[in-house]
Amino acid sequence: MYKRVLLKLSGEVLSGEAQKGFNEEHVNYLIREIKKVSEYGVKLGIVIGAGNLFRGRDFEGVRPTISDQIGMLGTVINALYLKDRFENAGIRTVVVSQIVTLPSVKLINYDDIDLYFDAGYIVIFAGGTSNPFFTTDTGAALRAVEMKAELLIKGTKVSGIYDKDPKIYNDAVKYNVITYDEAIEKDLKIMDTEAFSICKRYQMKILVMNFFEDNNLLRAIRGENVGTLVVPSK
Ligand SMILES: Nc1ncnc2c1ncn2[C@@H]1O[C@H](COP(=O)(O)OP(=O)(O)OP(=O)(O)O)[C@@H](O)[C@H]1O
Ligand SMILES: O=c1ccn([C@@H]2O[C@H](COP(=O)(O)O)[C@@H](O)[C@H]2O)c(=O)[nH]1
Repeated sequence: MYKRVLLKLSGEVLSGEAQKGFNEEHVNYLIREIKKVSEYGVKLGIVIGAGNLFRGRDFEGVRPTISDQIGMLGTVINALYLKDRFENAGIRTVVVSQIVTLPSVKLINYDDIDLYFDAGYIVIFAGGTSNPFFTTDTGAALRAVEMKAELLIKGTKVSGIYDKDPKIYNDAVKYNVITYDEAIEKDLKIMDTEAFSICKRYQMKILVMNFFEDNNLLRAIRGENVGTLVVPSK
């Protein structure tokens, strides 16, 4: 069983696929899945995207430097929303970020991360990388390395990494295991090249799996065979 995990969730986990906002059924499902793993004492960091609110590329005619900042703020909105929902469900949660000063958001301080984990908190890292021109996948890779995670799980709407986008191609074939080099060379767009590169440099294992399948998160953390694992070599 993995004891220290960074979970990256697409914003659409909160809204449902191709939807916007917060969907009660999806949020309750997310809470149930997180509760299952928090009960095992897993030290869990979460990076949440903002596809349910704003993606930088959604704003036509707005400079990327500005629209990306709007996108990053969306991740803070999601993080605060989750903090409240988690805490109502009895899951102790702290939100950390470098992009905003707000009463319920703490500044990221590496020395404090272990204190939060030891006190039984889930840590939500909000604000992506803190820089425009990136995505929360890259933010997740950085935070996974920073929190010394054993595994970065990307919880998404597809069952793993395929040889091409399975939402577009019916004949896409899924990998069980793939190396960072293969993922980068084949330009498999499930994650940014930047995210794969950071994970490669620090040998951070990645697991891509369908978050919408019951118990998948728990199974992934138990080391069971779900999704696609990205490793240094096969
Ligand atoms: N080779 C591939 N294997 C699997 N999925 C792929 C591949 N290429 C592209 N995809 C697509 O990557 C997408 C991954 O979505 P992801 O969970 O990262 O959502 P996002 O849009 O980045 O997040 P957010 O909703 O927070 O903005 C899926 O929609 C999937 O169809
Ligand atoms: O490091 C980052 C992370 C995110 N952004 C902007 O936020 C949105 C939402 O993130 P998703 O990963 O797409 O869910 C993204 O589209 C960017 O516009 C950023 O600028 N820098």
